[in-house]
Amino acid sequence: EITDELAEAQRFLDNYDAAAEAVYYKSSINWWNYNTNISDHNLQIAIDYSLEVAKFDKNASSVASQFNLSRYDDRMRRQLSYIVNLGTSAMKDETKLQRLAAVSAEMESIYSRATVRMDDGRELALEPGLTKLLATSRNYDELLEAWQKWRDVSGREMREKYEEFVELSNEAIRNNGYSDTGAYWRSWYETENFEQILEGLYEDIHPLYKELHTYTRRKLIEKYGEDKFPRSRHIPAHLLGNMWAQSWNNLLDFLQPYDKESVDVTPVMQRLNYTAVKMFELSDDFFGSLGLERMPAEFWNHSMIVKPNDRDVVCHASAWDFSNGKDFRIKQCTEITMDDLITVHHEMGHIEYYLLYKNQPIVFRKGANPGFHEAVGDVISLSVRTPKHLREIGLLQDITDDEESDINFLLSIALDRVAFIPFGYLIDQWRWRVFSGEITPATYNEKWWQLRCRYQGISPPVERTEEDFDPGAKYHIPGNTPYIRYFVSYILQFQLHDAVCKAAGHSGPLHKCDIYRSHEAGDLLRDVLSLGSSLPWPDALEKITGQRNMNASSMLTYFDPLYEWLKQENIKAGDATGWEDACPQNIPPG
Ligand SMILES: O=C(CCC(O)(O)[C@H](Cc1ccccc1)NC(=O)c1ccccc1)N[C@@H](Cc1ccccc1)C(=O)O
Ligand SMILES: [Zn+2]
Repeated sequence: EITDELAEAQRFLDNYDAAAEAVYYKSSINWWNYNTNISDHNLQIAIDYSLEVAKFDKNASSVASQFNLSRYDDRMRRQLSYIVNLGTSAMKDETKLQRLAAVSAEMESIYSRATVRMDDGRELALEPGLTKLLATSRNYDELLEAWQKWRDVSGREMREKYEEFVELSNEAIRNNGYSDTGAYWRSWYETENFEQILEGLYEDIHPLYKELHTYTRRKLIEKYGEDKFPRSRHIPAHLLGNMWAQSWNNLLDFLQPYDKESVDVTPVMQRLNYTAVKMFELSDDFFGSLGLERMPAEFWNHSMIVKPNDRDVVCHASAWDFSNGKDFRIKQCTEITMDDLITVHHEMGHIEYYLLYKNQPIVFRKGANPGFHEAVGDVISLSVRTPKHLREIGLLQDITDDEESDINFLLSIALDRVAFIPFGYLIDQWRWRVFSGEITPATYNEKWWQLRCRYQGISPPVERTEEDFDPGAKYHIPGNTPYIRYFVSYILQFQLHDAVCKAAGHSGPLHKCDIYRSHEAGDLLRDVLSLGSSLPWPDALEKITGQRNMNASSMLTYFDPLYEWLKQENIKAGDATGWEDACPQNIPPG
């Protein structure tokens, strides 16, 4: 009797996989067409079909929930429980489900199509115009104009839609028994005291971040003048080389302490007439050198790797799995910069993960946890960015191997990996509290800046009010993409880097490791990434690193020489670290 039921459950799962592949293939094609050609026509097709997907999910969920899970092995139980768990497809009212999809798409469209008209007449989109301006301008007022106008044309335009979105998302999710959308998102980590663990990791990195913040603030004061900086010792948010101050590596030209060849190879890439295809081929070659999967023909034929000039597209980069085990694509408005070379590796890491778990049952074709998916490409770029590797691929000439070059290099990595930590932490602190109702629309912006001032030590360069909706100026809010995954990834990637470097037989400081051409490293990655989400993530992490929990020690060891150097520099300059929790009351004169 049990064997019959087991056989019946297995038949259900096999049929489910075949049917789901077809439904999800069609759905992803629809959304791909909309993202690569934003039009009402493409939107309507995608939204209409999303109702079919919800029906399919609901039906599968009700059938799957009839099996008595206690009788099956872990793998079957896990597969069935994923099918039962619906997400927003659980929305009972079809009109509301349609509205949820529409309001999400409308916010993403506002963000993706927004352009800023500068006082001098330039009309700039976020990519490439405003991104390049924030990265390269050293003019306080020009930076402020771009920073403020971007928020006017993006976040400000979508505030009401976001309020409606929160209500609809919570209504749908509550049908699965979750208290709110944030609780559902956190459930993916299957970790009891998840929020406490995250707070602990943030505390572990905070001392290092404070030293980097102090050093950077001092250099910025030298450049822009003391009078531009608030007495609360925050850094004005528009001066960090990035629209959201989430990574500061575009300041390397004047933050780099020792006069050596810069590891920001953007100028060299441009001088060598690099193309987007060349950047993707570099990354594909690196994965191949590890014995991992090369990109299939469909990838090269169907990806969109440069911004088209004849239609509106969602430029924010993403990697797509069309659920048929063959079609995988990247959509990226690639510019010839080092920032984008890093993003290419990040996106290719997603595709590599897709390729490695493509034969898993469809519900297991996910990261061990969402942070794993974000970490794969970044682990590779930790090797690619070493001076040793950059010279090997012809992007760096004469590297000297000495203490000063080490500090220059570690600073370049810290400016996006360490600077990012408080940003990666605070986005979902805000969003979880919005979903739970603790933060109401009346205080959306005030609470946002409280978190930005407290955790990042940055402050708004101009007055902010509740007319503004600054969270909406960052893709992942209108794009409804969870963000704690990047914080988790930034901790995990150093644990993974540590493990693959050991497998590659690396000896010496971790920051000098380049796993290029190591099949041992590749085999370790293949063994674990091909599991997808079929095992709980501590099992996956243990297979690679021997540890079952996230910890910051690999990251702190990696940056230790820089931490000591920054502390000395800040003491020598007599510069106290830290800033006031609260945002400055008075904004310095612009
Ligand atoms: O957003 C991204 C890269 C885009 C992505 O690859 O993470 C993309 C975001 C996305 C877009 C649309 C729908 C859902 C998510 N994620 C993926 O393409 C993806 C996500 C999960 C599994 C497989 C692919 N990076 C973050 C953080 C970051 C990471 C690494 C370097 C710099 C910055 C950011 O830019 O703030
Ligand atoms: Zn990603």
